[in-house]
Amino acid sequence: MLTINGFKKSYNATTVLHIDQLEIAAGIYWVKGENGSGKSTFLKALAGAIAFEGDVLLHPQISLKKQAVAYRKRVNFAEAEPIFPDFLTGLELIQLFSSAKGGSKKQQKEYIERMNIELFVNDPLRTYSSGMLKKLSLVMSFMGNPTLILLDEPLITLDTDALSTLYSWIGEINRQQGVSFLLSSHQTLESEQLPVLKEMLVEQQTIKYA
Ligand SMILES: Nc1ncnc2c1ncn2[C@@H]1O[C@H](COP(=O)(O)OP(=O)(O)OP(=O)(O)O)[C@@H](O)[C@H]1O
Repeated sequence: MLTINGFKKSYNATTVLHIDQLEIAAGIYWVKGENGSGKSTFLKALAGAIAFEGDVLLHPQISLKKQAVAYRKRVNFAEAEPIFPDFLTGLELIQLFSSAKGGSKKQQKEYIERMNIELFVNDPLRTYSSGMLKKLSLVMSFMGNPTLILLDEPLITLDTDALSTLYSWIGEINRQQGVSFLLSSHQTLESEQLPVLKEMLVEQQTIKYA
């Protein structure tokens, strides 16, 4: 599903991650690692949100560097602690993302209802709690027709109902549409709810299969 070639990410001349070559087959992956090991850096780089050396290819041949728009249309990302313009409403932001990702009004409505955010989706983001922002960013990360969804710490601040909704979304679109996931989490991911969960470990400035 993804090929990583000659990947290197440094901050101020300090290398945080170095991956010569890595093939990631389609599936659902739990990206583990200690605080500061580089999980967010890895997900942000794969999302095309930060610069890095090397390239990433989404199969069959979509290069993050050379076909950035096509790549980003197929790779969705929800940050650990999203920061959005606080004067927009949740719905305005969902519509913006959905249109960039090629989503439909029907899809927006379905995800808004299932995550149970109708009550506040028309309010400005400055009034949102961290859990409300998390729900909104998760809804946005499912918009369009992605091949891969990157979720950085998706479980933090979610209430029990939202957690169970998120697990069913991941299972459903993986089974029905073959969408892959890379999930970073310090909390235990429920492997009964995600039966095909595989593990990757970020340590010593690189990534390996656990
Ligand atoms: N913008 C930045 N500028 C400088 N250093 C950074 C920056 N972002 C991250 N780092 C450094 O890169 C390393 C990896 O950080 P990263 O946030 O990717 O770790 P993480 O595994 O996601 O950590 P956590 O589990 O605590 O969220 C850390 O040493 C961090 O200090």
